[in-house]
Amino acid sequence: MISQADRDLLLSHVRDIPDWPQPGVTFKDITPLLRDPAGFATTVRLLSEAAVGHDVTSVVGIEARGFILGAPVAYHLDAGFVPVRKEGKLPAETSSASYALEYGQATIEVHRDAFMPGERVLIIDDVLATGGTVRATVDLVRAAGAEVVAVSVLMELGFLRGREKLADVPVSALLSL
Ligand SMILES: O=P(O)(O)OC[C@H]1O[C@H](OP(=O)(O)OP(=O)(O)O)[C@H](O)[C@@H]1O
Ligand SMILES: Nc1ncnc2[nH]cnc12
Repeated sequence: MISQADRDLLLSHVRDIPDWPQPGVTFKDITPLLRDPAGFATTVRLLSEAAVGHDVTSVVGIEARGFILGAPVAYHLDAGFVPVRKEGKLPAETSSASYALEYGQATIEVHRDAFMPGERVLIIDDVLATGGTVRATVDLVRAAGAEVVAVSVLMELGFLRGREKLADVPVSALLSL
């Protein structure tokens, strides 16, 4: 459970950029949060709490902002880190999935041999918007033979109803906007 003080700390370091990357989208910029030592440390600690009781073996971070948050969460949990990347970036054999974003279309990939049988995965990202990215990631991780035990994001844009695409997995958001 996030305290009011922690919520205020995080919120005070997320800024709105209107009409970016296209008109009508208000972009939630987390770079002020990342550059603040207390804000960054608190974010990593709170995102990691979603793993409690789940015996997580791997943390998946989604390119690019999910890497910045997911790698320190993995370190914090003493778990491995698995990158889910935009298409064409991973060198070995991959599985891929395509989806729509608030501002476009994307394809993500994971290495087919990224997980050992029985691995228990925590998925980390910064923003849950329409839910397409996390939905595709859950499907890729499962197809690779691992179990998704939780999804933990910094913020959820509730008006885009991403959670409705994720009824089959526990999702926690530090901030609901
Ligand atoms: O819930 P959704 O509608 O799928 O949107 C959420 C995704 O959008 C952003 O990623 P983006 O593809 O912009 O990549 P970036 O992290 O490289 O900026 C964000 O970091 C999430 O991964
Ligand atoms: N409005 C938004 N701000 C930041 N990241 C996003 N990803 C999808 N929608 C976003």
